[in-house]
Amino acid sequence: MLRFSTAGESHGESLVALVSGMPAGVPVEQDFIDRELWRRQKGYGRGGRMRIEKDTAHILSGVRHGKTIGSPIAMTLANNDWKNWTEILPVEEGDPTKHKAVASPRPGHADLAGSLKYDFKDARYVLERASARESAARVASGAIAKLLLRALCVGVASHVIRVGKAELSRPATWDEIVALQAKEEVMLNCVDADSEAAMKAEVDAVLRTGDTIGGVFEVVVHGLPPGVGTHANWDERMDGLLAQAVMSLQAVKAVEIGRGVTAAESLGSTVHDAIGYEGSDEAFTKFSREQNNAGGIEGGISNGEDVVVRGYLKPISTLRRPLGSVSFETREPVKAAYERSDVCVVPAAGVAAEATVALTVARLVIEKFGGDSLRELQRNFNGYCEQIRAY
Ligand SMILES: Cc1cc2nc3c(=O)[nH]c(=O)nc-3n(C[C@H](O)[C@H](O)[C@H](O)COP(=O)(O)O)c2cc1C
Ligand SMILES: C=C(O[C@@H]1CC(C(=O)O)=C[C@@H](OP(=O)(O)O)[C@H]1O)C(=O)O
Repeated sequence: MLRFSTAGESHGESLVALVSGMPAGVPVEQDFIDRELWRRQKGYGRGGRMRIEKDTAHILSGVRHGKTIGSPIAMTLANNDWKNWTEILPVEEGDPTKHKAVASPRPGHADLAGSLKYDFKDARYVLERASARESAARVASGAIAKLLLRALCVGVASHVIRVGKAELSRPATWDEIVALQAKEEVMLNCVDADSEAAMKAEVDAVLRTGDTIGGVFEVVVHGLPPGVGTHANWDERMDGLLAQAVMSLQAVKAVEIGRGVTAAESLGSTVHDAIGYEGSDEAFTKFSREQNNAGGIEGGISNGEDVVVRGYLKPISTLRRPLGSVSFETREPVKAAYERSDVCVVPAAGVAAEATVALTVARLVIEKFGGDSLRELQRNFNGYCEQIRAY
């Protein structure tokens, strides 16, 4: 089974990523992993920390001569900011006068719930691990999953569809989404110049007032044949697994598959995707759909259309003009803690969600098609594609 886990604190020495269950023979490109990491650092509205970090994955195991060898892949990602925190977060017992306590919990962050749970008298060690710094390790892991999927001609990409009140224009086709991602400018997840301007205006407005905003990103998986995932058991359904993969990202508070949200208020005759038999020669089967409101999944099983998953982000909880809170020490009312913060992270969250979606889809692909090497997996995958074409 493909599994991944991460370790590391936001201002600790390094993040760690561990990916196991990856077949041997998958080409691993350092440049590709690092470009994914770079994409996650971008997007209008990020704070000062992103000017300190320049993420790169240091591969320690599981890859030789540019290919996976079937053993667990371990990677580290250094935190450049670590050196600035050695007195505040000492490795050994440090000078308590230099430890900067997070003395009043931030509403919306993990500070209060985590401090109560772990019996800390300040929130420093809670935020260290709750921080979305962790998502960099997911992106490094997800890059390897993307490389496996790429070898099967399955692509994963994202774009931003809402920032605050600004609804952004969306690319209509897979090729347009890919073209958007290839752009190397700062706002690499937005659609066109108009959308970029609308998004920046939203971010600038909250920057001025010391507030923050959330938004919605959409992840699309292209080229997945029908039949991945299953209705047979609740915990093997692709929609359920994708929901967890996206919801587990920091600040994501709702997940939608296809037109899931508006479907609830619509008629069945307008929601369900009528079936035809006019598929092109390049399609997996001749069965075709006029629309894709299901977001590529029916009964927990991929149906051959693009898989479309949206993540809804709440606004960032650290506010330059903080909300009311309570001092851990005195229990008196005070303002919530503020050091520095992002104000909008929707593009970055989209990139992180691409990674967790890629890991989920790669896991289900490996489960369905099996194989200890990429060659074996590709043979099984191609054999199945021939089978459903001849169905
Ligand atoms: C890429 C990214 C960057 C984030 N940056 C910040 C930040 O600078 N400040 C902040 O308060 N929260 C930030 N968050 C959100 C917090 O990590 C998150 O709200 C917190 O861990 C509590 O978890 P929850 O919102 O999922 O309940 C960020 C989230 C993401 C995805
Ligand atoms: C470090 C990253 O995001 C961080 C996520 C985060 C949080 O509370 O989630 C808080 C901020 O960190 P700091 O307190 O050091 O400014 C963000 O910069 C990153 O995305 O790599």
